[in-house]
Amino acid sequence: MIDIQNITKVYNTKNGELTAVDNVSLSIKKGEIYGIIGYSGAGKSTMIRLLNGLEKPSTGSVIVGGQDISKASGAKLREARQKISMIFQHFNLLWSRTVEENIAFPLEIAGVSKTQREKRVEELIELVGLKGRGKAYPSQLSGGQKQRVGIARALANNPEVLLCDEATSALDPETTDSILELLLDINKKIGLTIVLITHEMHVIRKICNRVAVMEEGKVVEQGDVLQVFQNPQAPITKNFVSQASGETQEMQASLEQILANYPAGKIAKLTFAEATTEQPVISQMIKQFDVVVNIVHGKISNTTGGSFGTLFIHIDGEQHEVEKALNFLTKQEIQTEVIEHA
Ligand SMILES: Nc1ncnc2c1ncn2[C@@H]1O[C@H](COP(=O)(O)OP(=O)(O)OP(=O)(O)O)[C@@H](O)[C@H]1O
Repeated sequence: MIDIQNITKVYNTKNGELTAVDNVSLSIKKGEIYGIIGYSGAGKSTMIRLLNGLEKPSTGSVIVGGQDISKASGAKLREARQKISMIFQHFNLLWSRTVEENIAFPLEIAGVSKTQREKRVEELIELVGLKGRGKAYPSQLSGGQKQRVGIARALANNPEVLLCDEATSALDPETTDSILELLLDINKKIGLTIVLITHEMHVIRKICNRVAVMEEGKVVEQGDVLQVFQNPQAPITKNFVSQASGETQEMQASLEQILANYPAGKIAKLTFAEATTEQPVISQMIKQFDVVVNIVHGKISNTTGGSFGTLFIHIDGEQHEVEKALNFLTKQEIQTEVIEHA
């Protein structure tokens, strides 16, 4: 559906040239939810502007539904951009128009008749769960409801691709989840391709099928979300994954406590794939090897591609027994990483 081939975007600034996007290639399939994650300044917004044709790449091409957006201009660009729609962090609604009138706006521009518009607006209000709120003004809506209007408006002209620019960053965690569920639901119902940019790994875990991690304009890692969560490679991806698993603060406290109580042994991080989360591997390990095990922190997380578990354990015993025990885990297809020697 979307083919990004070797795009680079260089801006001329007063301090010289700045490469915002650096030789990025991505292929996004029809009907998938693709996430691009990175910290501030990584180049995500530039990527999204390149995708909707608002910016031209310095080199490379952006092909959406067979049309090269990066080379098109005038009527051809307008035609190509009709396939693409967008939602924003701050919703960008028209404050003097009601919910219905906001949603009808792109239909008016496209010259759709009044009767057709009314019918379509009603369908969209139903789809995004805003029944009964059609006559309200944006100022009378909650943040989540405003984003629902944004989504309905974005879908009015039946786009093939929806770009989401930090669409949940202004929302509280519960509302974020309800908007993500709505996007997932729409993706399933109408097979819409969704590309989202975010700085929150939670958003990626909840709804994306695949993810690209950006740092300093480059894609440093990409792949299936489950695979990236289970086995992150780049240091920045490891940071994002541990944030999303809530490891950092909760775990540090338990870790310090264990280290104070048991000054010997090792702390290991175990990552279980879906198939192994239900097997009693830890009790098997304790039975087979002369080791003592304490659970430090554990969690099972779900992604659209399946679930995985992470477990931090403190393991103590004779060095060769500990090594044999950790080897045993590896043989059960559990990724085992010693993170701290007590
Ligand atoms: N129009 C522009 N002119 C000059 N430099 C720009 C322009 N747009 C972006 N940049 C620079 O390109 C780099 C990437 O910015 P970009 O906004 O794409 O990152 P981002 O990951 O979206 O970050 P944020 O979430 O803070 O917007 C930054 O160093 C930024 O200052």
